[in-house]
Amino acid sequence: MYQIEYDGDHMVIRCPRRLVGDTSLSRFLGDIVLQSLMENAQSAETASRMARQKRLDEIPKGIALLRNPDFNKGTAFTEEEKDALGIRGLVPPRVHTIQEQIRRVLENLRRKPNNLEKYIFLTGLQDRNKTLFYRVLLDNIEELLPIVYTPTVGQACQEYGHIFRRPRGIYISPHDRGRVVKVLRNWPHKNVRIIVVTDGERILGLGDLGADGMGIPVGKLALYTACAGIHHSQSLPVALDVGTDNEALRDDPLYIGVRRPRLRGPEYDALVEEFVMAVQHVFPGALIQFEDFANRNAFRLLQRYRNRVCCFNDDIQGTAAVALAGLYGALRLTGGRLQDQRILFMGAGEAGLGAGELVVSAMTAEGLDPQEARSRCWFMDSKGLIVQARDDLNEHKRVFAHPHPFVADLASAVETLRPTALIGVSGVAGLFNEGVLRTMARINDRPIVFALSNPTSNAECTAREAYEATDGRVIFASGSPFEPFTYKGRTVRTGQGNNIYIFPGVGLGVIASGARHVTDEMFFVAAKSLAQMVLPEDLQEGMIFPRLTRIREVSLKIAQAVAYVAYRSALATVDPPEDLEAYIQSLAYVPEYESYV
Ligand SMILES: O=C([O-])CC(=O)C(=O)O
Ligand SMILES: [Mg+2]
Repeated sequence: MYQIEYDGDHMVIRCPRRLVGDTSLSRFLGDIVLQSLMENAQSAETASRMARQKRLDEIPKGIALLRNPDFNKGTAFTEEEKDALGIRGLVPPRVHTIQEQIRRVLENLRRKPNNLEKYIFLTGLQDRNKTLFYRVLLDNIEELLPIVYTPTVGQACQEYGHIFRRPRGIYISPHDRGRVVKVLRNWPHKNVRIIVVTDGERILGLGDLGADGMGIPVGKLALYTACAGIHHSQSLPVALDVGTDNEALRDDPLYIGVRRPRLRGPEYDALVEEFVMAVQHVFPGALIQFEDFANRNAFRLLQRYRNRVCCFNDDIQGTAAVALAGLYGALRLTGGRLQDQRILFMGAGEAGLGAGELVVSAMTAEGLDPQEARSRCWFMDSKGLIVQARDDLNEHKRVFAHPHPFVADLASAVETLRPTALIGVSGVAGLFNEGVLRTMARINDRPIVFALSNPTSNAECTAREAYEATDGRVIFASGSPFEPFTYKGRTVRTGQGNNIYIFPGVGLGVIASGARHVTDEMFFVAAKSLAQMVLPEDLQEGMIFPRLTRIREVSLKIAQAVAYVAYRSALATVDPPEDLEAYIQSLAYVPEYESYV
């Protein structure tokens, strides 16, 4: 229909007379011209000028610009921009730098009386000006992570309907059966590369929060952008609202979800299937991160989809990688070998069993026989020690059932098994009581104790409790952060063993390589990379994870390792770049204002 001739100076477009002046085709034509220029232009400069012009054409003008959080700069528009974009007079005369704006944000934020108010304030900022939101988050990650993420995000989910302002992400409910593709197409951004989806049944350790669980995908994706530089337009939070069995929530007049008991069985599976397939259709190849599903669905869905589409389960695989990295970090302190550890997991759900499997792979990679490796990992669930004699075990637990007399309580289990590491993934606060911790300290020079359950209110013990009961000899990490505290006259900071260290980098590596699937090996290399990044001076202080201020560096390193696995395993769909590190670095979005003129 079109003919394009280009001699390096002039371009001639030939098209049928009837199309001349057809404005609906102008954008399409613009793309063709641009592509043709890219292909033919001796002058790459012309092409880049046109690409930029095209981008500038997309910027809304006037008041619409100020109301669009993707483009808004608040008080930071330059004089030139004010004229060019029709906003002169609509913003105050003074032009602020982003640094000055950050100062205003922090001043406001720190005035808020509690963390939930801070969360609401930051959400408002995200609704107004994304560049500023991500800049503030990235530059103040240690201060702000506990607000946008665990523990405050947990409280925000518990009160989601009550603090609701603007909708975010996509909600899919049973009413949408048969039209999920259509629903996904309503999303304004077309280049989605990462989707975090929850059905809200196990939000952190807080249980069934139904559609109010949306806060989790929203929070995780904010971290993808802050911590790995994945552009916010490439991410999509999804809540599969299949109802809730939380009656109090259903009765809450401000609840935002469908007021019905949870969909189960084949109908539930069919909705998930339709969603997963719709993603392949609307956002082909996008990575799906399953988040905070209950055990009964988490393992099944992972099994069903892991070899069919590009997906992973963060609670099974992400948390596993961070637990393994924590063990490697601890062993850098004690000098021991992984294969010589005896690990007792308190809790046999997604996080525990996922970590157990990954630890077994890691021990096997060190040369141990898989059966031997399994025998080093012990599990307790709410009924007691997982042993062969029990007849109430599912297949995931059964592989860790060892021939041993049954033990009902944790204190006796620690006494009998004499673990070198105790890992809390139970979701139950206080299980690591003083007696348990003292026993760990009696049988180990440097007991390894991880209280990984989230949020803070669900942690198996606090950092201070772990230090006090072990004469400060413990190597400790927790899923949610603890404030630094003073112990025997020195300030103690402890590490946060949270999948925040893992999923952003894994996601970036998968996107960079265009990996078709996400493999366990990717989590294994992620764990190893993470552990290697802990600085000796941090280790000496007892911090077995890198400082969060280095999270971008950490995520890029993990992304590189993950992409490398994708290339080596023939899973990549993007041509291998000459310099993988530089290529991945070049993908990372940096929250800075772009000039609009
Ligand atoms: O969100 C977090 O802090 C870690 C996590 O995945 C969970 O606890 O479910
Ligand atoms: Mg989770």
